[in-house]
Amino acid sequence: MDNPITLSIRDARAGYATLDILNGVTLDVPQGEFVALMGPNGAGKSTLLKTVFGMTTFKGGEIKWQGEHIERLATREILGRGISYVPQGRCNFPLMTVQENLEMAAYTIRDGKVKAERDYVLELFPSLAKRRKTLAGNMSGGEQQLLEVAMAVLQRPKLLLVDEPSVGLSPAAVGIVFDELLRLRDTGMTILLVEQNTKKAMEVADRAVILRLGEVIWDGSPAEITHDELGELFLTGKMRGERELEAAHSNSLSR
Ligand SMILES: Nc1ncnc2c1ncn2[C@@H]1O[C@H](COP(=O)(O)OP(=O)(O)OP(=O)(O)O)[C@@H](O)[C@H]1O
Repeated sequence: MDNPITLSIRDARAGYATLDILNGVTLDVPQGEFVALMGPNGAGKSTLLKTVFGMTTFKGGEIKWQGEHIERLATREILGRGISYVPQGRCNFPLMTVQENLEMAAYTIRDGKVKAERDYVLELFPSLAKRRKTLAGNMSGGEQQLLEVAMAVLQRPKLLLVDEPSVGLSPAAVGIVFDELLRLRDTGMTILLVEQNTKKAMEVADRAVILRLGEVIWDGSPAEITHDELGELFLTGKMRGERELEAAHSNSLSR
């Protein structure tokens, strides 16, 4: 049986103050699915993650999480319902150790449980446990990215929003970070990932969703689309066959 829909976005419109970026996004995400959001620069991918996490100006439509409307909730309330977010770019405390960073990430958790939750995450990420006393800023980009994922996972989310984890990482580090994301998916976590590294995203994701100009223009299994077709879709918003049909149609009209 298919997994139930856990995140349901209907005709979502959102942006920044008076600026409209999402122009009616509709997307259903079943529980436990690993979805890669892709598309050209400025398509609104990061804005979609931020909108789910309550960080943009919501302008219309609806977002339901486990059946409950969350589109007008504050970020801390969304976090409290089991959604966690790893922003794009470095977002740790570079002059603090790995374990101190994890304790900072536990700021919403009551004092008595901070150490237990920190240790739970260190157990989940043994490579970080080995470096628990290292200053975050002294670690490699890949290790820092893993730390940032771990900081979000400390909230024990059911849905993890991850924005461009591969930026600036070596291919080997990208592989490690994505393996960890797959491992989290295998524990039942739902993952919504924004990724420019389309090759890698297509390798790991269960489903690819392509955004362009604030709208979903393609939604399907990565196996249904080649890398070349994906690039064309990014640029033109249309699949090769559709463009050829359109060209044939306009040629026949001009004859
Ligand atoms: N805080 C903000 N205030 C105003 N405009 C913003 C803000 N953040 C993003 N934008 C604008 O929103 C549009 C969409 O940006 P977004 O980051 O969602 O795109 P993206 O698809 O993730 O692109 P990229 O792959 O380049 O990160 C861009 O035109 C961007 O300049």
